[in-house]
Amino acid sequence: MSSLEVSEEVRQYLKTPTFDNWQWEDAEIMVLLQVMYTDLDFISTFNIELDVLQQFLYEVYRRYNNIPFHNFKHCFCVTQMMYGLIWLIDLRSKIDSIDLLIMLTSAVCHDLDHTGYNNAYQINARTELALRYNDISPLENHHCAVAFEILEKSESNIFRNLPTEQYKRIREGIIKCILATDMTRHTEILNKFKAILPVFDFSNKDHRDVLMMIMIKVSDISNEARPMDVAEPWLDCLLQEFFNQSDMEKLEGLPVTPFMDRDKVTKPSSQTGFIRFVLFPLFIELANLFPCLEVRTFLEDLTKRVRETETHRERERKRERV
Ligand SMILES: Nc1nc2c(ncn2[C@@H]2O[C@@H]3COP(=O)(O)O[C@H]3[C@H]2O)c(=O)[nH]1
Ligand SMILES: [Zn+2]
Repeated sequence: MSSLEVSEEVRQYLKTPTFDNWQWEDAEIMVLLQVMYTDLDFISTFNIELDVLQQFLYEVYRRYNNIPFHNFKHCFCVTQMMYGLIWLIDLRSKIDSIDLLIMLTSAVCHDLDHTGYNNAYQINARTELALRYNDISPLENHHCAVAFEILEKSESNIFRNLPTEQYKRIREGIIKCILATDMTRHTEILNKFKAILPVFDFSNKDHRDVLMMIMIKVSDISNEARPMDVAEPWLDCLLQEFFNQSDMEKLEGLPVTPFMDRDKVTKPSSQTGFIRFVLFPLFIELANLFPCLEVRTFLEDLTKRVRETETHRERERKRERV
């Protein structure tokens, strides 16, 4: 399939947050990513050659690992949610294309070469990454460095036709966005966003920077905001990766991360707190800036999802008591 063969119907569907990733092979996903760059007019605006974009996407594909959750399909889902949100909130009318290019490319690159073991593991196990980055967001620093390794090669550098000043701005933006996906910075970033919300100004760079960080964070953890049949398999993938890590931690005598422990975690217990206290508050604040998110499915569906998981959790508790 080439991007020219993607029908108008699929192009429109790709712009919606209900898109089902499970229906597409990796080769097709690469084409869909290409469609996103085309339909946001990046190809013409930034003079990106098609073969360079294809090479870039292929290098990205190669550098995602075959692991249960943080794989190429996750990269696609995060990018597709970012793309869907951009259309839903009509961000094209509010900020420059260069910021949109930063946001989409950050999403594409945000988990490059993820090993399936989180920062806590990296630090406790004193891995090469923890040593290299002095325990400071080892994974996110690595994802970002791999992204710029790919962009260093002229044949996969989608920014190669841009003036140095623009390249610098894009590099600064991508680094900010990818480093913002470290969940240990969640409260810091959310509080920053809450503080500027009452006076939010799209022409203020600092404000836009925080918005871009919030958008990549929302996209990164948005599986549960998708239709149930899309979200469910993702939870299985996530728990599989979590359990692999906690098994390894037990084997190596390292501290076991409680929310990853197969002896302690169940699907409902894992989701209730996460949706209510992490995902929902993030969406609420974004909807404060873009009220269309409230009426358009997201918050309603999420509220339903919280209730469902809490009912499951309650049943589980009752069973535990008897
Ligand atoms: N419990 C739970 N955690 C999630 C879900 N989606 C994302 N996360 C967590 O949010 C984190 C975001 O950053 P990471 O990719 O490091 O790891 C991710 C998971 O730990 C989800 O649906 N449920
Ligand atoms: Zn991610």
